[in-house]
Amino acid sequence: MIAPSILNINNLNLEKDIQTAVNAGIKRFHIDIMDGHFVANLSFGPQLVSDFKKTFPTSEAEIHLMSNNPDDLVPAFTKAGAQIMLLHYEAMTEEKLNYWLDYLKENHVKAGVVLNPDTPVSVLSKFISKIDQILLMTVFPGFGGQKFIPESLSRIKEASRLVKGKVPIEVDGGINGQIAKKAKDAGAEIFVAGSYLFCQNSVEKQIAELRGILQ
Ligand SMILES: O=C(CO)[C@H](O)[C@H](O)COP(=O)(O)O
Ligand SMILES: [Co+2]
Repeated sequence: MIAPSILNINNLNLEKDIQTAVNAGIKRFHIDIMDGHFVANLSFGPQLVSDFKKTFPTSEAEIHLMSNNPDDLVPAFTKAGAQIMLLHYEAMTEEKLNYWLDYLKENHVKAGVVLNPDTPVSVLSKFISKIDQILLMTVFPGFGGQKFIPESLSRIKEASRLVKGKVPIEVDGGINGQIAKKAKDAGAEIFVAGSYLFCQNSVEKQIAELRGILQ
């Protein structure tokens, strides 16, 4: 599955570019939430998610929460209409992470754990039984348009051995056609791509190209 990241879309073109992706058959969008604290950048708030759900009711909103303020933001984005929420292991204590994963389950929001490129993959074993998805960062979070970290391929293989097909592995950061193919061969099943899809000449052409490579 391809889950386009809307982070690097010109904000004044969000509706147009998302509609183009929907017309091309995209079912899920990856919405990067950056709080200016856990990461140095700022991006979207809950209103963007509720506006997204009003305009694109049949598209899935996947929230990549880059914030160490889950107490305010997990409920806020749940209320805004998030359908999948991915929480960073590094952003809170394991106790808090367990608490918010349980909260998401109770609120019928699919839940996942995100790991930065320098967090041991082995920590996932504590959460596999209670999550719907894993997100492995293949760049350090904070900005779109960065270069894929090559060592990520062995991390994908390690995660794949650990989850044994029970939970899908998603990858995020610097994904293009060539890299997506390598990540797929290593065991990734969901591919976030931002600048590769939205910062070239044609969104349709880029989606078709990535889909063709992943088939
Ligand atoms: O989480 C992110 C950055 O922190 C983004 O999802 C990611 O960087 C996507 O953008 P690109 O495909 O341009 O790397
Ligand atoms: Co992301």
